[in-house]
Amino acid sequence: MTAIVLDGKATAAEIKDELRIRVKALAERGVVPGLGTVLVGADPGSQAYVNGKHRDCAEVGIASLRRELPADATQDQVEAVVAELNADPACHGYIVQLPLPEHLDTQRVLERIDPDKDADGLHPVNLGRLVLGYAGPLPCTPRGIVELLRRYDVPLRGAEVAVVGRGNTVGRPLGLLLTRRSENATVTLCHTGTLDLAKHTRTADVVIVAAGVPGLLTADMVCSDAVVVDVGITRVVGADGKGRYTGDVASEVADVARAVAPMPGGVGPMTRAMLLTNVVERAERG
Ligand SMILES: Nc1nc(=O)c2c([nH]1)NC[C@@H]1CN(c3ccc(C(=O)N[C@@H](CCC(=O)O)C(=O)O)cc3)C=[N+]21
Repeated sequence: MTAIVLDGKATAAEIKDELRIRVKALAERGVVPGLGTVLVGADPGSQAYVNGKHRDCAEVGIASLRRELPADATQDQVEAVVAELNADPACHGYIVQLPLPEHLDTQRVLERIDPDKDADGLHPVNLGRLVLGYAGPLPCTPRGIVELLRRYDVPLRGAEVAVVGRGNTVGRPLGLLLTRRSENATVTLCHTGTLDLAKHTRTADVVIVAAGVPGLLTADMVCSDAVVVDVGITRVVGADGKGRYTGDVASEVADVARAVAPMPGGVGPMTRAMLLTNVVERAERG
């Protein structure tokens, strides 16, 4: 492995140090930022993510508002919790942990979140603001990726960026973020229907893979000065029968590329740091 590691864990720790100072300044004005989480059901993965978010909050001095509902909660019950958090002045932002159980209408729940309390930055109003270039909370994973590249001085201005994946949480909003005038990258948005994926990734200065296909990006698909960001998380069962998470980037890519943001330890911690950032920014606006 010869590639430089874009260390998301260390960078997120740096961002949390900066946030701690901003939270202290808010406290002097009598403001304690509050992050809410809504968890429906007891999926162990979702529970672990939500626990992680509350741990992050505690580290930075953000208050946690935790709402948990049983797996068989009705649409009305979930929407009532959303209405409660919308009305609670102690809650500056919150997320509804996804996926929701099958019987619930996810879109209806998410559309009921107050867009100004949308810590995920994924409400239709906020995705619309992103399209139009208006201010608003930014989606955490795309923002975390741009922030990681910025802090490692990876040039984006005029650079060719291949984004692989067009999902609503990563690929599509990431394309919008990178093509803002402030970033000014040239983006090719590839996906599972792209006929010759390697043609696009091989000529890119930066390759960001968020397709959810383990090992999709192989060493022959990148050039030697490429910066590669792995955003995939797929649960796989290993030969030992144990479950683990794997990314979209094959490990040999690190022998070819100039730099790699690995999974784990890359984008995941940055996503969490951006969630905290969205909440602190909202609290600072008052
Ligand atoms: N409303 C909503 N918002 C989300 O942001 C959201 C969601 N629902 N549902 C699930 C996905 C997944 N997600 C992750 C965030 C951080 C790591 C992360 O920090 N991962 C560590 C590894 C952690 C470990 O190994 O346990 C890493 O990559 O280094 C992973 C996954 C947020 N999600």
